[in-house]
Amino acid sequence: MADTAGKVITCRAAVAWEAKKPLVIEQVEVEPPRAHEVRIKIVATGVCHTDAYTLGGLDPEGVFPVVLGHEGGGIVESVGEGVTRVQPGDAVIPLYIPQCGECKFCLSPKTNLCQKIRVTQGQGLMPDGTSRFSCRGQRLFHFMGTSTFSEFTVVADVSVAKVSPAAPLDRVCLLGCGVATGYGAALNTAKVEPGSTCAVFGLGAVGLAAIMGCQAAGASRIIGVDINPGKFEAARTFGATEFLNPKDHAKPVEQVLVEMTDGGVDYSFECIGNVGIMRSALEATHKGWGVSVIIGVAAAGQEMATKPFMLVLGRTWKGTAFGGWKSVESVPRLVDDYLAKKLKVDEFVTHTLPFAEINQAFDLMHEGKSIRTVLKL
Ligand SMILES: NC(=O)C1=CN([C@@H]2O[C@H](COP(=O)(O)OP(=O)(O)OC[C@H]3O[C@@H](n4cnc5c(N)ncnc54)[C@H](OP(=O)(O)O)[C@@H]3O)[C@@H](O)[C@H]2O)C=CC1
Ligand SMILES: N[C@@H](CCC(=O)N[C@@H](CSC=O)C(=O)NCC(=O)O)C(=O)O
Ligand SMILES: [Zn+2]
Ligand SMILES: [Zn+2]
Repeated sequence: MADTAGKVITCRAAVAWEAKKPLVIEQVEVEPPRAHEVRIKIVATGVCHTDAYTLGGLDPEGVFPVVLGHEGGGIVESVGEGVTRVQPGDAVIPLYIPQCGECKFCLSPKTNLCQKIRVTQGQGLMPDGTSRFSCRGQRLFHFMGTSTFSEFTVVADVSVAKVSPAAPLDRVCLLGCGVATGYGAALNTAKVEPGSTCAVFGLGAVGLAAIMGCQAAGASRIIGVDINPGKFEAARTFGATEFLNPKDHAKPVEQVLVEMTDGGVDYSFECIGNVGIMRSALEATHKGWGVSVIIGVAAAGQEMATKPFMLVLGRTWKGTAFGGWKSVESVPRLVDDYLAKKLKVDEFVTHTLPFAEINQAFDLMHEGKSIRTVLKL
């Protein structure tokens, strides 16, 4: 039992005091976990585009001041009453989509979207409607039920996956979001078939992981699409066979893809969060059977459009959150697959920085210079 159990911990966290402002490293107080809660010492965290999206004021659920971060790995410090899933000392990955195992979503094989704590999570609060974070007397909101931009965080017990103690947390933290999401989008949501032709729009961590999933599924052509040609070399290492920079063509990108593939791709993936590209990705798929999967998160108020006939003629438009993985049971398996070298993760980490340099991680992302930056706490 840690000697901090049952006590308030004072530690560093990166606080987003308001939208569109840099994060500030502050001393914060983290309360002990209450019933069915787990306090975690965060060891490492990735920075995902969704953190930038919410910090940028684009998230309809965004509330401030908040402790962002949802791609972390850590060690359980203490647990609240009634917690049976994990114990102090366990290596864990916090989960922004929990798996309670009891709600109708968990009981359905058709979805991974456990709704047990969704309402309070969206309000930036723990399931009992309160926060465990404060700073200089002011309450801080939680984010996505995880808040990994803090040396210690508190999450619901349904929101942790216990993973192999052999796993390097500064790598497998990426299985808490980006890598798992893209990989699962290809395998679970699209269910890419051997010999398929695929197009992946947006070659950040999510898009590269989608490419990795398409390759694992046996796709024969995987076309990486990005306006930043600096991403193409990385895409090749994950399995892309061809590249397309929309800026190199006078025609719309969907038309270029239709011509390249004798009528369109079998599967496409939007990994940007741009509603115009969502349309292009759908319209680049083949009449009769094309499937387009939306992964990118578009800004509040944005809407998509296409001609209804695109769907009448046999195309399917789908979306995915966390790659369709039922989180508690799947994340430990993904970690084991990584340890068995069946799944790439190290290759996504282009930068590793000390926690105090967190704003640089956001800059690298916005400048298109990083795939993933991992922060060590
Ligand atoms: N559904 C889910 O469960 C999840 C969704 N997401 C969402 O997925 C998206 C991708 O996340 P992530 O990989 O972290 O993001 P990144 O910012 O790392 O990657 C996005 C990539 O898209 C490129 N891009 C931007 N605009 C265009 C365009 N018009 N055409 C082609 N390429 C373009 C960017 O280029 P450049 O380098 O120039 O910026 C970059 O390479 C985000 O919207 C994120 O919020 C993330 C995780 C889970
Ligand atoms: N408003 C959400 C956060 C933004 C969001 O849309 N999250 C995606 C996953 S993006 C990960 O990087 C999502 O699908 N979440 C599941 C959900 O039920 O919203 C929030 O505050 O959680
Ligand atoms: Zn994410
Ligand atoms: Zn559930």
